[in-house]
Amino acid sequence: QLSSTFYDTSCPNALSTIKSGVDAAVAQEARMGASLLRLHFHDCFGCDASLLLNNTANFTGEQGAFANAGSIRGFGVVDSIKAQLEALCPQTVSCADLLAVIARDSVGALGGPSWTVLLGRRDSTTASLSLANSDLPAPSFNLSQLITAFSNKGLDATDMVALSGAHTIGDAQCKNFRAHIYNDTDINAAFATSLQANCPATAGNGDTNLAPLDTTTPTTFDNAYYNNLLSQKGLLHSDQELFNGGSTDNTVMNFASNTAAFSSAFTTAIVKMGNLSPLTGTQGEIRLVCSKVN
Ligand code: HEM
Ligand SMILES: [Ca+2]
Repeated sequence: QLSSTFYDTSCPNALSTIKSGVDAAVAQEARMGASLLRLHFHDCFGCDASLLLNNTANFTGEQGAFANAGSIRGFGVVDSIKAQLEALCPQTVSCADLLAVIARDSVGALGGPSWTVLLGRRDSTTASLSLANSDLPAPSFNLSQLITAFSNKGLDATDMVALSGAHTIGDAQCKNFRAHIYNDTDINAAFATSLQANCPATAGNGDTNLAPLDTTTPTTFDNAYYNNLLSQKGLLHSDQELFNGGSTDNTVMNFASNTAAFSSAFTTAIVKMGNLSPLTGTQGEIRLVCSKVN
């Protein structure tokens, strides 16, 4: 029951306001487009803006989950666009819809494909740290764990490989790729050596040092990620798992050689992901401020 025209009468300028906000943020820092896209993913594994709740007092917030702590970013941009929307149409546009549109516009701002975002999600009044910890995939996952994590959400292996193409933009911290560059054998030796210079072997050293997830075009949303995998230049263990002699090799080869096939699979999968267990109708609320319940 989500619909692309949901705000056409209640807030006709909502989508243009969001796009301007995203364009400005990405123009200032290209990586922000990656960070914003990732927020939608981490919220959607229920697209209900639960991720945005900043429940530091009782430590139940999803921002404290393993995949999120010290890693997710972009809340300032979300809050600032939300404030503009509140000035324009009070308590009308949900934070969950805002994240979905921001994700689309972030991909667009970095040169990627566009898609129609279905709207009408409402915002949760609770968050689940335990679900965020159990549901979000880890960079240490092997192929079967990755396939399971996505199939638990109704996303098939092709969706999983296509959505992983989001790693065509943005950065990762040394602690998340250290094991891959020192211990794994499915990595290009020169690539591993070059990464080791800025990511020391011993845990605790340089943990937060960054490297681009796509070594070729880190600020362009293209299919270079898959070509990197073909030459064993995936940054995360979980990235290289997609092309390591298993059942998803053919999909990676297809996306590497065919930009249109990747774009089409990515947009199909992200729309599916964006429609996961939304709150609708009179469920939940429209938050006034995305970081807290009304
Ligand atoms: C397939 C399973 C996935 C795993 C295991 C995974 C894991 C990770 C990890 C470990 C990082 C680096 C975080 C850090 O070091 O702070 C990262 C970054 C990122 N992920 Fe994923 N991810 C997955 C799927 C996805 C999906 C489906 C999307 C979006 C559709 C996505 C979008 C991103 C983006 C854009 C970044 C860069 C963020 C930035 O630069 O701020 N990832 N991911
Ligand atoms: Ca790229």
